[in-house]
Amino acid sequence: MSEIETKGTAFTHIPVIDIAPLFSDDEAAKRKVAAEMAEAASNVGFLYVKGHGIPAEMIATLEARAAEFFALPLDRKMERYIGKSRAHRGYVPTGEEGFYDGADPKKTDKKEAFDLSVELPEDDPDHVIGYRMLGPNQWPAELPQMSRDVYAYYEAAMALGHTIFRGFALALGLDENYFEALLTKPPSQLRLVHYPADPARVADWGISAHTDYECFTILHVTAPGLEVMNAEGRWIDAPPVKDAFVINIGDMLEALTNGRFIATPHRVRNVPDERYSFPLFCALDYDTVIEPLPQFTDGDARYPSYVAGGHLVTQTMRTFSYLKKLVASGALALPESENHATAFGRKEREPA
Ligand SMILES: O=C(O)CCC(=O)C(=O)O
Ligand SMILES: [Fe+2]
Repeated sequence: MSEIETKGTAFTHIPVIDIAPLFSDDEAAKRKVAAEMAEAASNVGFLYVKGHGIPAEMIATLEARAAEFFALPLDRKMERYIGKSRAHRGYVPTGEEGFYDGADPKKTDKKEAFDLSVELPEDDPDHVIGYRMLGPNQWPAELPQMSRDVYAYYEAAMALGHTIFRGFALALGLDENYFEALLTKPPSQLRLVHYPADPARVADWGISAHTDYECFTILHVTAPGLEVMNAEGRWIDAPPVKDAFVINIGDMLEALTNGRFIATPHRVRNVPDERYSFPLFCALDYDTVIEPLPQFTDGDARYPSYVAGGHLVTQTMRTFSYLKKLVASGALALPESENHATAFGRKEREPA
């Protein structure tokens, strides 16, 4: 998650956009929605989307499955500890993730999580060559309904992600299907996040200020607490809106658009009540080179180029203690990322 900067405009609210036309063949209606998305992505970096087609029951079931999992005793959850996975999947206990050493409970984000992504077998070639983030999930065997229902949500939300990618492509004046070729096996992660009740408010934050790494995030939250920074550096509330997802722009889309779309810093207040959130971080394929597209640079590319998957791994290695330990012990080298940019570059990358 990148350094905190203020960008965009001094917005005071986050727009709500009905994206139902994106599922239709009505080109004029699609372009109207895309124009609204462009304005929100450029000025706010956050929007709510309605008309997304994911049934409320599916979301209620997702919440129920997360609650069942987090209610397990800690030792059972730790059987699926993320540090046991070579694909960064599984249970993330409180204190595992952060920019600090985790020793000060006030500075430790008050959250636990369960991370999953596209289900791949052990012999998937990308897993075998060591692409962290691609591989099998670590589902708890004692909750078979969890893998079934949470993965059904993952697939539905990923399908929505394709539609939103189409909307953003139109919003940018690109071919509607521009991103499709870069979405064959993206390391897009779904997190089930649980902020336990903290009536004494021991922790300062649920999640401290950050931007998301990927193109955009599709987020469902169960309670207020999310705050979004505007260009004056003021924090604006982003409470749940009925039947809407929060969508926020991440670092990759900001870089690809040379800053036309903005990845807005956000954080979660430590609210005393229990809270759940479900971000799906929508990335592009692991080996995609992320760099400003020529049509947005005017000869002035303001972001360096990097490889999507390697960058995700590098950022993750800076924040997860199991990975920091592997790096410190010499068992894991800092990726596979930047120096492979040329080898894995996709077609649209201009030769140097
Ligand atoms: O819990 C929320 O509302 C937001 C979570 C978030 O920003 C994240 O996981 O990146
Ligand atoms: Fe976030």
